[in-house]
Amino acid sequence: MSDVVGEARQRDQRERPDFSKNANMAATAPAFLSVHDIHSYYGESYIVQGVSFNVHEGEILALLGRNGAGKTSTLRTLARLDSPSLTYGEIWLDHRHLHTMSSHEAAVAGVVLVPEDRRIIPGLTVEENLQLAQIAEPIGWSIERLYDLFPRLGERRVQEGVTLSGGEQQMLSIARALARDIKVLLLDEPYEGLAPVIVDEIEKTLEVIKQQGITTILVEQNAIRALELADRCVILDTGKVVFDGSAKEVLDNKELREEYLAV
Ligand SMILES: Nc1ncnc2c1ncn2[C@@H]1O[C@H](COP(=O)(O)OP(=O)(O)OP(=O)(O)O)[C@@H](O)[C@H]1O
Repeated sequence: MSDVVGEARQRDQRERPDFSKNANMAATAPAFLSVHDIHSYYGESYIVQGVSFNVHEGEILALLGRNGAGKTSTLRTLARLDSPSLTYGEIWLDHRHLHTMSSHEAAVAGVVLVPEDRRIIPGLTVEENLQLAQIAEPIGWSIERLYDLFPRLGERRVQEGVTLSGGEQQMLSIARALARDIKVLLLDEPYEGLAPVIVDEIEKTLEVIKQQGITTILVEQNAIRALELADRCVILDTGKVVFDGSAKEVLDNKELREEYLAV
């Protein structure tokens, strides 16, 4: 396996595009979440091939790239899910080794993934979904505070979670994550299939979450909306970082956007 990693790293050095030069600088800066040279694979294929970036406390990082660039795989690696397997590299969360943790330990340490399919639990009301999330300690926001953040959920507290609209289910998924004491929120395509007005509401809540010092890594196909919200942006291409810099820089760089984001 180490030969495969070695070859992947050599390829990395040969093929790394110019836009990635900022990534090397970022890797040495002190940060809250520090991802260094991670390699993860499914079966025989390395999908995440030497990804490094840093995120600071309370920052919103847009993790962007074309279809199949490795965004979801990177989020899953950060959440310490078994698949893809992390074989090389380090992930530090506030001076702790995240790369040696299980997904359960990572969640207890405060790194929680809200997956694209939202995973609302059938047969449970909105409130029961939130109560269930609070069984897993350490407990985060109170349920009343979550209803303040998402008034639509408060109005539907006795409704079965799976009967909510797509946007409301997305809000419930985010609320469930906050019901735990989280430090890093990993969001996989939260705007998928939602009306712009609902995306507006979710963005407002992400601003409130940011003000509480929670770090968000946002994977999103709607690159422009993600960039308008984010402080910083990392762009992946074939499992490698090709840009690491400010979100504004990407909004201002049409050539970069067209090449790697097709917008
Ligand atoms: N469970 C799996 N087994 C094997 N290959 C996988 C698995 N999941 C993803 N892949 C492959 O890994 C590559 C990266 O997938 P990933 O979902 O991380 O990309 P992405 O950037 O999130 O793409 P998208 O924007 O389309 O969701 C793709 O080529 C995909 O086919």
